[in-house]
Amino acid sequence: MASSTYRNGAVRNSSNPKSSSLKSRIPPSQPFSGSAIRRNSSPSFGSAAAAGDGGVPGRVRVAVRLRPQNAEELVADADFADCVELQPELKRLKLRKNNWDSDTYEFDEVFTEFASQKRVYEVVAKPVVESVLGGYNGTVMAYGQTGTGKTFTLGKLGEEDMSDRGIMVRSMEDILANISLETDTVCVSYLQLYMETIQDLLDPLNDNISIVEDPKTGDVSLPGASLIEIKDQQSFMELLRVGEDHRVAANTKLNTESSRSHAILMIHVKRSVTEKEDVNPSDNENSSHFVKPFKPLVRKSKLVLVDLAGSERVHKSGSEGHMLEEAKSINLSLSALGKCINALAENSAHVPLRDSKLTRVLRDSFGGTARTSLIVTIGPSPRHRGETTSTILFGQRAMKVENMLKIKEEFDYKSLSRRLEIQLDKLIAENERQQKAFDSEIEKINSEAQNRILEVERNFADVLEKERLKCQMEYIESVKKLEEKMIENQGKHGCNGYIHAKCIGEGPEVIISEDTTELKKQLEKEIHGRNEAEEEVNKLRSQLRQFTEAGAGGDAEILKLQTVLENEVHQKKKLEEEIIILRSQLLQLTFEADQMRLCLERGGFANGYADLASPMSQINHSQFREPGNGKKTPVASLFEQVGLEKILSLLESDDVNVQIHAVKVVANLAAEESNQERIVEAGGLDSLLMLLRSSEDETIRRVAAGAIANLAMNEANQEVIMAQGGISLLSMTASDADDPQTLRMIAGAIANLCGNDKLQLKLRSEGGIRALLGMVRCGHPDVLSQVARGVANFAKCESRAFSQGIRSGRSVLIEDGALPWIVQNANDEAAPIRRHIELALCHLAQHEVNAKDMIRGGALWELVRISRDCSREDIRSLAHRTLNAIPAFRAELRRLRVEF
Ligand SMILES: Nc1ncnc2c1ncn2[C@@H]1O[C@H](COP(=O)(O)OP(=O)(O)OP(=O)(O)O)[C@@H](O)[C@H]1O
Repeated sequence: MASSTYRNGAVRNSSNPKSSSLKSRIPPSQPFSGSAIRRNSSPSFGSAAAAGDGGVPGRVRVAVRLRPQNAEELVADADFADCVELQPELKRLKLRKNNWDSDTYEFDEVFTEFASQKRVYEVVAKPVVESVLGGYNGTVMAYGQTGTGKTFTLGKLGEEDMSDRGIMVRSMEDILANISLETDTVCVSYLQLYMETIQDLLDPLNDNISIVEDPKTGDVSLPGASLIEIKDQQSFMELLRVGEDHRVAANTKLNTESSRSHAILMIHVKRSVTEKEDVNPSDNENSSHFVKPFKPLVRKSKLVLVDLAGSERVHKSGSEGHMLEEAKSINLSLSALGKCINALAENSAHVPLRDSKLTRVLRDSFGGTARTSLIVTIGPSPRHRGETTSTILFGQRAMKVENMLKIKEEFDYKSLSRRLEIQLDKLIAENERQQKAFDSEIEKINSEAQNRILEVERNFADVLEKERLKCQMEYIESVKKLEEKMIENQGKHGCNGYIHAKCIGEGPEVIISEDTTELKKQLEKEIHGRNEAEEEVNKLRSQLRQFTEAGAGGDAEILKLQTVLENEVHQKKKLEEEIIILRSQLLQLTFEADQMRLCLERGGFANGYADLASPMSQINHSQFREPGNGKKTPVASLFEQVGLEKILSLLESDDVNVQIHAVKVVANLAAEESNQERIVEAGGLDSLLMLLRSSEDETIRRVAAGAIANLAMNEANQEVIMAQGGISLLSMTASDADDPQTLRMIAGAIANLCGNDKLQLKLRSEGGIRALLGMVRCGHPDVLSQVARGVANFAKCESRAFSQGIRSGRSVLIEDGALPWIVQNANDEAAPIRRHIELALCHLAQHEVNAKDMIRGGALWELVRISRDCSREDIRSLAHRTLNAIPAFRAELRRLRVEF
């Protein structure tokens, strides 16, 4: 039997050209296998495909599958030849009309009764699954008469025999194998369309699910249906089982388990795609490392697997009553589907999509944007030739339907936000990790710094303690030695007292200079020790700075270190004070040694610093400045080594011992003419006056007065002393003091002031003269000597003022009652007293105005004596001249018949 074949259509039997007819003309088919989809050029953001523009043409692919004869057919049809003959290699199917006539149809694929489930899946469904994974919608649908194997082909679970697994099971297997569950999702809805009602097979109570169509894109969705996310095949199988249990089935004449509903499995696949942007390398360098350049896209696609209800004729199914209604409803929906396919196949302007819910749900699958495969199932029995023919014609028409495949791609905001969240989480975690590491590093540095500080504190305390003990020991040692030497010298040379020493012979000078050398050595040692302590303090300071800069220590540590430093500074100060004390002792000893040396040279006696207050002192201060051997005096060395300010500052020390030593040093310094003004300028006078005013220590007051007396040797200083209330203070002290040496110093100071012409009136008005004269109550020759000196100085200045006509009237001394004491002591056996008084009398006598009082007070006789007996020639002649010059004296001497 020859026949001519038309590709993609029916083939006319050549033996009977009349009966042959052109059954269909469809565009050239593409094989089922292999990718039939040419991807558009990469869709851009806001995909044109999603907006309904563009797309890839794709015809509906149709395969036919022949079910093997079942048991009943084996018996019933045993004598009849099958109504179909398959030519799978030609993808053709011959449908016998009778014994001599047949129609031949060509399909995209023809499966014999021996075709395996695997092959059917791979040829019919796999390409659709692949395009769903690529972002396109896809539909696989089974159409055919009841009992021809639609459910077997699509929904068989294959639990007993894995090879029986149908398209639904295998599709999910492929999908799960090709997606990433981290970035992609798969969700499933399982529904049945029964009697124009959509029921959720996963939630049967939900049986009135509405269909929503997007007017723009034509996309169909069933938002009321359960949407279950699938993570693994097992849970999917469970869902299929649940759905199968709920599917309406009935025992019909043709199939004991006939599905009475259209089953629709919707698999929604959402895949994240990263579209890399063209990155400018220079931009890349600057771009933040937090967000890499990418365009997050999400592809949403849907695989619809439809197991249609059987398409048999109502009477054949043997339906009655409710089942009849069922059959009618099934036929209604299937005929509506057929009409739509016809309209689409003929490119009709109107496609009656809205005639049934089935066509509304499947509107996307035929003539829409999905890739669609249809498998038509047929049985071999000649008894159902009519249904088989109808099924084959349905398939042939479906082959003419052209779809326009469109990718469903959207900008993935969710994915972007998820990515950013993940990135943020990572950054936060990284930040926390770094913070932890930083904190532990800080903690480590802190504890190291703490340990170091403790160590340094310990070391420094040790050094200080050692240094202090060393100084103490050396000091005690040196004092002991000196005392021993002094006692030894006193014993050798018969010297008495602490200060007074009368030494004869050679020897002492040698001993003293040895002592001095030793003391100097000690002093150098002290200085060295102090320098080392200072270096240590500086080292500590720089360490502290380093720790502070490195942020190593917290505030508490810094405070602690500061306290340590303050303590150290305090210790250092104390050490320095001790050094100054040692120096002052050395100075005193040197001074005393010098005096002793002078004494030895002159065979006289020496006084300590106190003598410096008196300009009449026998000590020549220039000897201190120039020892004669070219070396500097101890005083000069002290100045250079310690500094005047430092010495003066010790006058205000809280420690009385320090004050005592300091005031002695200042008194000695003040004995030198060159220092006197400097001391006052540096504020030394203020401190001395303060000590004199407020110190409760007699030694301090006495030495301070001595120092003031020394300073008062300088004319400029005399005015400053007066301006600072020094006269009143000295006067007050004079009236309160009992100690002869203190009185001696004060008398010396006032005596110095008495020698200043400008201070005459002030001295008197501020009680200076009265205080001076009051001190005679003490009776100590040293005090009397200073009083006499003051009186002589005052009388001399007064006499000058009278001569210059600046003053007139009686002498203040006479007015203040000094004359009796002057007359009484004019012939004192102590030479210094006698000489000062003799001078004072001469000055007073030079003015007529005083003569009367002097004659009355007995001063005339003293003058006569002086003019005759005074050992000093200059005073003797002065007295003589004065007696001759003053008429009152001459007259009185004449009256008394005294020969003169
Ligand atoms: N290719 C096949 N190989 C072996 N057995 C098959 C095949 N196709 C169908 N059968 C068997 O035929 C019977 C009917 O098949 P199935 O229920 O799948 O038909 P159907 O088209 O879904 O019927 P209905 O429309 O009534 O639901 C089942 O027992 C099934 O196992």
